[in-house]
Amino acid sequence: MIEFRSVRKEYPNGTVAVHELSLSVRTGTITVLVGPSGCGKTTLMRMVNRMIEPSSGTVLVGGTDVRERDPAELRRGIGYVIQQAGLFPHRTVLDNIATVPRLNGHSKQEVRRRAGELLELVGLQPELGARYPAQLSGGQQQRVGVARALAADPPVLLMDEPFSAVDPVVREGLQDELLRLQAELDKTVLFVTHDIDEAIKLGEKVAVLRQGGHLAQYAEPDDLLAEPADDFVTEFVGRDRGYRRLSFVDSDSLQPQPVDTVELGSRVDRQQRWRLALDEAGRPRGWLPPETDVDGPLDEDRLVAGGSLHTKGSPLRGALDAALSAPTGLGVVVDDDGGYVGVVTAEHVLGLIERHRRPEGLP
Ligand SMILES: Nc1ncnc2c1ncn2[C@@H]1O[C@H](COP(=O)(O)OP(=O)(O)OP(=O)(O)O)[C@@H](O)[C@H]1O
Repeated sequence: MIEFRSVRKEYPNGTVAVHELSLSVRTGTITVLVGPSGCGKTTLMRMVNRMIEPSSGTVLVGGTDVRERDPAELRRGIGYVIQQAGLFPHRTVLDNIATVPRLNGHSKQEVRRRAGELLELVGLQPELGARYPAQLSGGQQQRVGVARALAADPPVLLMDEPFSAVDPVVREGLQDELLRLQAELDKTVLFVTHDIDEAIKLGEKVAVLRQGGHLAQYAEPDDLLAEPADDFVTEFVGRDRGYRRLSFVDSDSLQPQPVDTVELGSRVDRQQRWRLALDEAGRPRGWLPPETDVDGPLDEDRLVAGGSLHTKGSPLRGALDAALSAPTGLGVVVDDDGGYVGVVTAEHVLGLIERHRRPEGLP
């Protein structure tokens, strides 16, 4: 869908921002360009919608050389989201979203209806449509930026550090939202970030660039962590890459074991072992320590907070974390509705990891 063929960009002052780079981005996937500041990510991205022209080489979108396309017409098929959302400050949220469809000649009524749908799609309440950008939080503004880029339903979306101006918690929410949207919309997304964790979370493929616009590695996130191509990539992906790789190992073979449970609100006797307390819906609420005297029905004050919960079937990293963070060393596994399934030990999880890691033929 997007292809860079031997693309090079040298600015008039002699800076080589992109050095003879070839890369193809698969249709319907999120591809991330990641690298340190100044390595040419933005330059590369802007060549797709002709905001920057290459010094040599070719950029193709949908099989056509972008130089053969009229820039304005080309950009109508390419949504563009930037840091700080870049919204028009004197237009309401709805009018911001409606800008491109209006330019494309749709009726005012139709465009407003569509803008309302898009607000909902990006997780914003309809009331926010009447506000001005300054009356929204940073995260809400970013969502509006995404809605605006999606308004003309472009097959391609360029996102240049769209989430870097918001705090880490909001940022994670926006990333999850993008993944959810992408599962629904199947756009071809080219996403720029300098944050390797963001790249690994979002990208089906990740292109690591280094200074001078060189492509250091282009791989799926799991491969990037498992086999960094050189010292630069190793350094860039960071020290705990082995641990982070667990995000890609599924936990289907994990076999949770039963543990003693007690129900909140019920009468419990004194015992010498830890028990897991569940609410009436069967969801874990914490651990009841050994030798606890409970007078009357069991309430939450008696419990020690549990560790993180591992949802059955999600990556093994969560199972290990659940075991390591639990006061009992037993990681609690829940189903999709949060209901208790069983417990796992770190040892059990590590055993599975070991099996996954070991190359064929080794004892
Ligand atoms: N208009 C310009 N004229 C001259 N040099 C430029 C111009 N735009 C960018 N550069 C230089 O080109 C190189 C690549 O810049 P670019 O913005 O593409 O990098 P980046 O990886 O997106 O960086 P950042 O993460 O800091 O945004 C940098 O050295 C930058 O200073």
